[in-house]
Amino acid sequence: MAAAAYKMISIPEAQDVVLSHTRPLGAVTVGLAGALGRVLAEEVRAPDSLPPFPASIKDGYAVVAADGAGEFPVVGESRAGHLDQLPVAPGSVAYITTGAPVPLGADAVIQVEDTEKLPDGEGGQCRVRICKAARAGQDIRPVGSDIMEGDTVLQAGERVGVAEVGILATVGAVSLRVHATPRVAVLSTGDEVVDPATAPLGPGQIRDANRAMLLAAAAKAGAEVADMGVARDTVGHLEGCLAAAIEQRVDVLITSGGVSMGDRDLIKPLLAREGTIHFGRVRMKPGKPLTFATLTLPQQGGRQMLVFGLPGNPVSSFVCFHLVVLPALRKMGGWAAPELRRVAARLAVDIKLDPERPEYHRCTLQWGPPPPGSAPALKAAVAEAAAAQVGAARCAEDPLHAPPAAAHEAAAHGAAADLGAQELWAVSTGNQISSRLLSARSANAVLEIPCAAGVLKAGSLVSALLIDDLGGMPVPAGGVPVTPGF
Ligand SMILES: Nc1nc2c(c(=O)[nH]1)N[C@H]1C(S)=C(S)[C@@H](COP(=O)(O)OP(=O)(O)OC[C@H]3O[C@@H](n4cnc5c(N)ncnc54)[C@H](O)[C@@H]3O)O[C@H]1N2
Ligand code: MOO
Repeated sequence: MAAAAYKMISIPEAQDVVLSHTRPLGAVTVGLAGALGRVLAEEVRAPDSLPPFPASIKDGYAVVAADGAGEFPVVGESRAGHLDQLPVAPGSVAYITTGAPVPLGADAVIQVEDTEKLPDGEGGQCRVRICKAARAGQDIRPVGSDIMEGDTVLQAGERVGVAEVGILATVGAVSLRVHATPRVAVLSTGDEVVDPATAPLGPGQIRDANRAMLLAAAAKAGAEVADMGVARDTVGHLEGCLAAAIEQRVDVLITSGGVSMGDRDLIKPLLAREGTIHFGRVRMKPGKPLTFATLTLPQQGGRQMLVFGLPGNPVSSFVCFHLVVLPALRKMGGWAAPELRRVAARLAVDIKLDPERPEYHRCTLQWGPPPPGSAPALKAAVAEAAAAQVGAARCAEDPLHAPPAAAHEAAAHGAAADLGAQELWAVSTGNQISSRLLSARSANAVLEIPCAAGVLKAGSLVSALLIDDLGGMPVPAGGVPVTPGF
């Protein structure tokens, strides 16, 4: 089929098609040190309770609550890691440290700050004054108060993060069943494409940006990666590269380049011969010629391999990877909800719309007051809105200090009405041409910009798909906590 003959589908359709052909991989066993980032294939239960014994919350004295305040002999001590056999009888106390088992007989702990050491009594007997009466159970963690024996502490399908590693260690789960990670091969194509180490460049040559970038993206997604090099624009060489990827038994092959309309764009015909192309054109900017195929491999027991033919323009490859390949890798790795996450953000500047394709505009999301370089009218609108909010808060606290009427008016109509003093702002990465990889630099999201004529104004609320975590976003000048009273 000629490339143009592929029906142009929407990006949500393309994502659905890909996920419908993607299956979670089977379970493998890993040790605790290999668990981070993996998805559990079985639930994890606690074999014992935490604390396993009634434990002290404070450094102080284990007491019998009914004894109340007074002077007492210190008959023993219980230190973390050492179980004292001595019971505490009424009329006596035991020294205790944080986390130590509360001795038999004691039913409360008095923190050391509420006691006073007394001179030793007869025979060198330690003595202490308990200055405050205790309530039974005071400053004691009962058995199982954090985790009860038999509790399910993690469910199948949960992703193991840093806290989960700690939880697994807590319950002694040192060997775990998790979903296997996908094996992903990356192949660049194009006679002009040369190794990044090439210098100086020969006539017509460009350095291969896509292979290193896509290997990094797949590795960041937790995949095991295989570098397949660069294929020349010949049917024979491309067939050889495809065969090599199959030989390596990868789950996914990602190619870049050679999917458009040129007479040397050979990827689509190759995939049509070797497997089934599910789509070959998507209504998106960038990434229109994005291609997805599945290959059924009788020589490998009939297993299926997914092939993503990404467009050669580096930004197109970058965007297509995140929108379509990443959710598939996540699903293979066991994610129950593999889609990119969406948040709402305000445009810091006007964005020109594309009348032919919806655009995935790269941006850096950042929280705070309007960022430097944002449209000047926005700053005024935000200041007005903030003044109105402060006024309204004062008014609620104290009706005598009503907000100025002007600020009320500004907040009641116009753009200022729904703006906060601090917002999640979408800062464009500049010229969005699909050859300019600098438009992906520091991008933590892509904005969903509708296909239409004209301009989307600064201050508009837009949806943004997260392609990176927000923990590394720029630190705003003048950003302060927004929790009242914090
Ligand atoms: N007649 C038409 N031409 C084009 C159309 C179209 O609809 N009709 N679509 C355009 C769009 S949109 C895109 S995107 C590109 C995609 O083309 P290909 O996937 O065939 O990619 P190439 O032609 O091989 O390369 C495009 C561009 O990217 C550079 N490139 C390729 N590989 C790499 C790499 N590994 N590292 C860095 N740069 C790479 C290559 O040199 C080209 O400049 O097609 C349009 N054409
Ligand atoms: O869709 Mo292409 O990816 O615009 O450059």
